[in-house]
Amino acid sequence: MKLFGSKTPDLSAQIEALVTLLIEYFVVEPNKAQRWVKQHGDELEIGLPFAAKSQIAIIQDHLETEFKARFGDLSAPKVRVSIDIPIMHSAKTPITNVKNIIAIASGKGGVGKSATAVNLAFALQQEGARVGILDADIYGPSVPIMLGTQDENPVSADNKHMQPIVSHGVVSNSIGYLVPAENATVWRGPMASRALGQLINDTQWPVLDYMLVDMPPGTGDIQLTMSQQVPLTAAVVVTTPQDIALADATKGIAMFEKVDIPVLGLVENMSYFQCKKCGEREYIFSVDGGQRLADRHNVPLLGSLPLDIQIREHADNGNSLIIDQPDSPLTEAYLHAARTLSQQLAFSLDEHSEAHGVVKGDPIAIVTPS
Ligand SMILES: Nc1ncnc2c1ncn2[C@@H]1O[C@H](COP(=O)(O)OP(=O)(O)OP(=O)(O)O)[C@@H](O)[C@H]1O
Repeated sequence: MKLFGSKTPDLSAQIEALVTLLIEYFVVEPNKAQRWVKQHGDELEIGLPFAAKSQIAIIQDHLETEFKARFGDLSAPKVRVSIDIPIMHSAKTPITNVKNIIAIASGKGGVGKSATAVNLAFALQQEGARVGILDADIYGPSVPIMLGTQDENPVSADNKHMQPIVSHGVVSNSIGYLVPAENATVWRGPMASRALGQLINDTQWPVLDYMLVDMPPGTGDIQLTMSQQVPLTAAVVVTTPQDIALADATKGIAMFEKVDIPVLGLVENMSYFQCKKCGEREYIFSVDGGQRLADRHNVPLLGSLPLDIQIREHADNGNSLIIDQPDSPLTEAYLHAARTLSQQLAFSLDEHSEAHGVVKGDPIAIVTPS
């Protein structure tokens, strides 16, 4: 095929040129980039396999400029960039309608795992993904409070299945919607496990690109069983930067490795406190601990979030920081972490070879309770 010097450009040459630009821009394997480009009439559509809505204009602009500069005589085609998230490989049978299931875990309690899960869910949604949250923290469910939905109960149209609770377009289910908090805290392992099974399988999940699973903190038997019970695609470990938390995060990484679940990376929470008056950053829990741990385990640091009263207030009051303050630097930090996480999933795993049949349609749209 002739790429340069053609007066009448053919579409396959344009596709090849476009794939070259994508490989360079995203530093991605050629066979992946090739899959992103599809032809629609005389238009080319790039379906990005990760959530990055805020970057579409920048990507489109870059591609057009580079295309003209490098392949000018191919006359740039009309290119449309959209988000098209595929189902990535997982060892277990996926949940109906849920393309990718990502555990948000921590070795240690209280590092901000749930707040991170909820904010990442909204950030992924703002970046163009359809997102759900499964609260697997059966003994201490905090997702309903953080979503401001603690007084809601899932309805059932057929007395068998639950419809998840919807909050600003993010769906969730949690034991916190079903039983009073004090009841679940005394459950033994098998009962907690059964409750988790019901939340996973008896919920009519709509079509979701990502389900984030707020895992119970720790790395004991219960956490190990639960990480095997949910058909996880991958995991993200949340840590704070001090040594004691890093040691537990290491155990978290080891737990997922033991059950063959790929760890996409780390999120460092409470990285620093920034003085509102002078702007100086104080590294209360030590500096760069997350980065050092990430380097040691050869996984990326997906994001760093400051210790900030707004994060605490929004989480505790059940307001989404991401929706409330779309232009704040805190929101940008979560959006950045969400894009990196999503990209890491798309780049580090292969697409599911038997994905056919996972997405059955949107039951929420079909089943309306009377
Ligand atoms: N970056 C942050 N800045 C300020 N407060 C935060 C931050 N992250 C989390 N918090 C607050 O810290 C408290 C604990 O957070 P969270 O419940 O998310 O932790 P967790 O790791 O999920 O806890 P658990 O181990 O109990 O499940 C909450 O009040 C939350 O609002």
